[in-house]
Amino acid sequence: MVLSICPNPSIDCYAWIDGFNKGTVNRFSMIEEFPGGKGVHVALALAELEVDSKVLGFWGGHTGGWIKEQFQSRAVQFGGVELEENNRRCYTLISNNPNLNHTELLEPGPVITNEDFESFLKEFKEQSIDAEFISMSGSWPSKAPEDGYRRLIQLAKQQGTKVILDCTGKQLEEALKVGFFGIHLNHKEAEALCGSSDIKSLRKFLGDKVELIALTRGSEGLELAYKRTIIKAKIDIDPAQIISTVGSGDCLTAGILYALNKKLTLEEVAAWGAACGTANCLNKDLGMLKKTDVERLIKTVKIETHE
Ligand SMILES: O=P(O)(O)OC[C@@]1(O)O[C@H](CO)[C@@H](O)[C@@H]1O
Repeated sequence: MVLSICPNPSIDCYAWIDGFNKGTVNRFSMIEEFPGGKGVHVALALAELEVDSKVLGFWGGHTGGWIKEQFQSRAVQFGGVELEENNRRCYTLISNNPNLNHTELLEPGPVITNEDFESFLKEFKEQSIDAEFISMSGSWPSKAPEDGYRRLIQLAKQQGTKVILDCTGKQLEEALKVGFFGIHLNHKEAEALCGSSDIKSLRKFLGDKVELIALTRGSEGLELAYKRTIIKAKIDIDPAQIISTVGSGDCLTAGILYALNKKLTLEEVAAWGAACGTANCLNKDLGMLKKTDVERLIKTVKIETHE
């Protein structure tokens, strides 16, 4: 079983807007809503790939209720803690204005009290016993404990479960103090962490804290480092086919987890990651992928292995 942790779920919205005039009223012309938050995307992709999986999160108010209804209609298993305050909304602007198009606006998310956090730790402990891998992705609501991921990782390590982490800032800094199995960063996040987006520099910086490094470079694909091996995986698609890249990193994490869980080779892990990340870009549903696209794309992955 693969567990996906989503501390800050959202309703992700495509928001159509013609232009933006400062200091006055601006109206969206249309909104389309999707279940979101990085860990939610990972869980949706794993369910689409028919992996035995479950998402644990903090579900708040009527927005949280709506996200859970989406899980029910897609046969995604979920658990976690109920909050009174609503989960956030995240907006991706869609506009003919290239300066606005694909701009993201993210709410901070609801308050998580110490009591909520302790209840989450308790459920995490129970659920993670059955997990082979745990994915932990995305931000925490702004007032949540800054060492949230570190404390979950410590529990997972006590149970011998491998964690793949995709986060930034203080949460990442805290998590690195204890180390964990795998990390997923994009090139900008790598640069912010260690001053370089070069995979070898990142590997050197992380040292023995992390075993598997997935570094993504947008259309330039994925670099996967494990021990002394570095694998590059890339899929060439016509840029005109790309609907949105929001959630591609999350789908890529799900592809990596799919392959690791099936005990595939390192090359196959990279190929599944690249195929799932790319499949998301072709899908009109924000942050989601279709298994049929993944199965088609996986045959087109270009792999380079460097020792
Ligand atoms: O605030 P976070 O959790 O870091 O990122 C949130 C977010 O940008 O990530 C997902 C796409 O990866 C979207 O669901 C959401 O809009």
